[in-house]
Amino acid sequence: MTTFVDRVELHVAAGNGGHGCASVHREKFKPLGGPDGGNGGRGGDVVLVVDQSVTTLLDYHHSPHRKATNGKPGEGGNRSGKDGQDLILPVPDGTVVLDGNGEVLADLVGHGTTYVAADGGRGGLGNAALASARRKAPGFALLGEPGRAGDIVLELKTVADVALVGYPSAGKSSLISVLSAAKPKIADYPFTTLVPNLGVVTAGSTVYTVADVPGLIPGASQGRGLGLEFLRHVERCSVLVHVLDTATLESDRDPVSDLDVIEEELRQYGGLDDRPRIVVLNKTDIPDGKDLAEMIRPDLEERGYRVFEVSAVAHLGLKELSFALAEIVAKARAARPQEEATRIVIRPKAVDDAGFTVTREDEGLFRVRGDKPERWVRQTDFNNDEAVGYLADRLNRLGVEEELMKAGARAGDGVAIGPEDDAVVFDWEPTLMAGAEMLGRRGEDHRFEAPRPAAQRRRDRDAERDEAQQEFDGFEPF
Ligand SMILES: Nc1nc2c(ncn2[C@@H]2O[C@H](COP(=O)(O)OP(=O)(O)OP(=O)(O)O)[C@@H](O)[C@H]2O)c(=O)[nH]1
Ligand SMILES: [Mg+2]
Repeated sequence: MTTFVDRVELHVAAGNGGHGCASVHREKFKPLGGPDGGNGGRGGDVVLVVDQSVTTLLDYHHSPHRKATNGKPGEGGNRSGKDGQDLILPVPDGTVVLDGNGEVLADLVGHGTTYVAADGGRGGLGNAALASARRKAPGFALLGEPGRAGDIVLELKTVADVALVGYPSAGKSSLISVLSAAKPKIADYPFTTLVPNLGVVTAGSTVYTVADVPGLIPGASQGRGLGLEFLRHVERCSVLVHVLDTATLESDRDPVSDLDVIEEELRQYGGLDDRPRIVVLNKTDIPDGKDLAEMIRPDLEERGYRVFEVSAVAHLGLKELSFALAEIVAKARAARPQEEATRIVIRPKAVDDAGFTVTREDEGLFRVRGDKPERWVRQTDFNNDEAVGYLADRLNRLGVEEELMKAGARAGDGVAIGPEDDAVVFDWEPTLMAGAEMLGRRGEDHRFEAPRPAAQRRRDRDAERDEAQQEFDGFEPF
């Protein structure tokens, strides 16, 4: 059985950020010329872009693992590492992006519409960027962050004006092949069509698109046959055409009951009631078919359908049909609000970067969750004491220590930063308790001072500068 390729699971991985470099400038007679390690480059993003020349998701079916390139590490001499390259994945118009749980992340309509499926990791700062008045020659740099990775599902919903619906072998593909320049596969066995074919029809001054979707059978809305897989494609079309076989050899079928079956499936699928419908009685080149068509026509018209008798093979009644469709399409377009703007760039929802939480989990174990603390941990080289000290400073400034203390943590308790399955755990040695914070400059007694002594002011200023540098590093031009 052929797999339906208008739905693919894609594993995307953005590039990792390059590590920052820790280096000291060296010159003759000037052995310690200051830190000059450059920043790591940003990892490339994985980006989906609607490209109208792409019509299927077949490519992704064949190679579902896609990764953007990593940022390069920084180097000495203040050289920054090169950014990784974004990986651009062209997708057809009407691609819907879902997460692993089937939640819709984005609906990509219009040429150029862009969706960032995975963010590249930030590059780590080099020691030059980490230097401050307080920390003149840092002997460490920050690590690059891993790029985001995960699974997404792409589904294609055809964007066409007209959808041809009907039983397998009713002649839908034959019809689109004679109405337009499309050359779909046509054969006398059911489910010849596995992916929708699109055709462009010109009738007078109206140009419109027709989608030929795989055949429907009873139970399709519950997933029988290709079921839901293709009913999805009908959703976006503004006109439905029932293609009915007037010359079927199956004894338990006739065009009217076929129509009832298809209508029932559309009803069960839902959301299509407002779409105008017409009926095409196909295969009238066969005498029995012609007779049957004439017999049932009044019945169908009584139900309110406009009825067209055609033969895709003998090219009968096609002109009338294509002009009638043009008229209905033009009306539907006029009634529809303006086309959505194209070239929209969609990024996954920004995470709340502000806060963090501290929870007491077990006797002596506290968990810290939050975007910043978790990022800082990822950026830390735990083999370097200075880097670990810097992490402690940052956590302290964010107020993590204070919150830990409020939550009842004591020296020696375990502190886990990050989610359960991916946390860094260490024994807590509170730096606040050491009393360093209480020392002012010599000759100053801060008990007489405003609440922000000079040393504190200096620290705050340094902190602000560090943060500014961080924000600059994380700046994204979208
Ligand atoms: N005599 C006659 N045969 C036709 C006509 N239209 C289609 N056929 C035949 O019917 C068979 C099925 O045609 P398709 O166009 O593949 O049918 P389909 O509705 O696309 O079928 P699926 O893709 O399986 O859903 C083929 O053998 C066609 O040659 C017609 O107007 N007259
Ligand atoms: Mg077909």
